[in-house]
Amino acid sequence: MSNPNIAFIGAGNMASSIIGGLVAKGFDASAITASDPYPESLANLQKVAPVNITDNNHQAIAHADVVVLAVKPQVMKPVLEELASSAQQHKPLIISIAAGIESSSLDKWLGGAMPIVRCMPNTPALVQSGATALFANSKVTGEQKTLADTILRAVGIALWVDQESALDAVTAVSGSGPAYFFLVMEAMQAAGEQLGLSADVAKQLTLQTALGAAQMAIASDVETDELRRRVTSPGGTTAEAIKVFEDEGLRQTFNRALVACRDRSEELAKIMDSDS
Ligand SMILES: NC(=O)C1=CN([C@@H]2O[C@H](COP(=O)(O)OP(=O)(O)OC[C@H]3O[C@@H](n4cnc5c(N)ncnc54)[C@H](OP(=O)(O)O)[C@@H]3O)[C@@H](O)[C@H]2O)C=CC1
Ligand SMILES: O=C(O)[C@@H]1CCC=N1
Repeated sequence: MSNPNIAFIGAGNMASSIIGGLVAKGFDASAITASDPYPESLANLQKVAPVNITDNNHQAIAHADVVVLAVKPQVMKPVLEELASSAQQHKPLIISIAAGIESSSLDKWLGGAMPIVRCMPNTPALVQSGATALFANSKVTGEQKTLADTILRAVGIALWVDQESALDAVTAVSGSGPAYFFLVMEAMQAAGEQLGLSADVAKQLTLQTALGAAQMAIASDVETDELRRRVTSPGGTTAEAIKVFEDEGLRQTFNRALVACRDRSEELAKIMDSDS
């Protein structure tokens, strides 16, 4: 499908990130419609890209080849039950980006037998540096799979998983992952300021270092532990910092944090399912 009509239900942070990335990549903004009950969200989205906007979800999906579900998990059920009649009329490809909610629940709320791709993107989609993992249910055709792949690949890398349950772990690594790196950046900037750097200098050095490390890790043919060793001169400065991180249990902290995140994703699925 060369020029698909894409409808976004929910015009919040993630919809803005994906739409911003798509349009920057050359997708036609006039083929994108976003629906949200709140005028402020729609106005903010239009600052990102001149897409069609509406407060009517039925109108948004009427001519859509693809419907991206970008509302919070907690409101997904009523939103889909209300949309089911329209969705059943032409059965567009449904792409859900919601954390936790299983494709079987989405299908049930939409009236059944819908082609559904469930995926987990992340906010760097806004700058075409997103990371998305996708899972397709049995109703998704090869052409629809390619379409979903094309949409998410326009805003970063896209990887398919065979087991839907893997998306809970994906959420823990990459869906929520940008927040972990932002937290590290916040902490490094603050520590740099504590050491006497100006806020501006601490920020610029922190962000460029994060970018450089990520680009180097992506470009390199050696693993990150080896790249770390190459920074860490024996008896030098880095070793002192790494020792503090290791002694204070940074790895265990990351393990606990990602398990908590994965568990919450699983829990959301159960809450939503028991609700249905
Ligand atoms: N933020 C992230 O980094 C990521 C989020 N996700 C998933 O993306 C989804 C959206 O998250 P995010 O963008 O952060 O959330 P937001 O709250 O920013 O966006 C959701 C939008 O949907 C709107 N909305 C509420 N009710 C309806 C309705 N009935 N019809 C249409 N729109 C409605 C909300 O309005 P209002 O706010 O006024 O209620 C809001 O503008 C979630 O399911 C989340 O799990 C996935 C990956 C990463
Ligand atoms: O925090 C959340 O629930 C969403 C899902 C992944 C990132 N943000």
